Amino acid sequence: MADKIKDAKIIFVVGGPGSGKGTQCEKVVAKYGYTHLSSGDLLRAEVASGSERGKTLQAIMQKGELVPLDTVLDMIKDAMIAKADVSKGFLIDGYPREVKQGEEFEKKIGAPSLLLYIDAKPETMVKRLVKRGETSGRADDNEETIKKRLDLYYKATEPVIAFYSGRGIVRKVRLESPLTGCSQEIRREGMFVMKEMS
Ligand SMILES: Nc1ncnc2c1ncn2[C@H]1C[C@H](O)[C@@H](COP(=O)(O)OP(=O)(O)O)O1
Ligand SMILES: [Mg+2]
Repeated sequence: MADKIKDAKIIFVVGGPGSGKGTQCEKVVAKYGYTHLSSGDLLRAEVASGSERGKTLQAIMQKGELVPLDTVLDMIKDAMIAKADVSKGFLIDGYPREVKQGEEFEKKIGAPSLLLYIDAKPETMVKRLVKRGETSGRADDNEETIKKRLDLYYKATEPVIAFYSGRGIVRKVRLESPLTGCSQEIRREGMFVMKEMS
């Protein structure tokens, strides 16, 4: 089973809460046909199923904390195996959240060829999340939890970017307003990234 994803092309997509990871992933999917797997979406699907495991997860996510590594890694691995036959490559969005998650992923699945770092100012992220909270129905899109998620991002996830920078596979994408105002420079950077993906 796991053999199916042994040589899969893997791109990690990392950025703060509300940085626009999902939006960027959709664009890449539309253009390159990669499979988008969001750790948060997989976890929320488990919560929605009403399972016991989902209840435990919900309590953790509501507080803006990280769920256990093994749980989220198993879910990603299963989802990858399920899509292996039809996938040209995987965009893993929201993982790794900490260096240890990256190390375990590489042991159990494989190494990423690229890490897309979606950069945004903290003010922008908070503003977007508060706005999203008006309609998202997500238990963690409220001001108190948003602050905790942001803190955790800077503490645990930013080191992930430094870790992979050392390998020269990090590409930074800065798009403060996701669908407009894309500067020349960013567009060039985008092209560069896309070339490496194809
Ligand atoms: N890789 C991971 N490890 C541990 N917990 C994770 C995780 N990915 C998601 N979670 C949990 C904790 C997050 O606060 C919550 C929501 O994740 P998310 O949807 O990726 O949020 P966002 O995209 O807004 O940053 O799910
Ligand atoms: Mg997301």
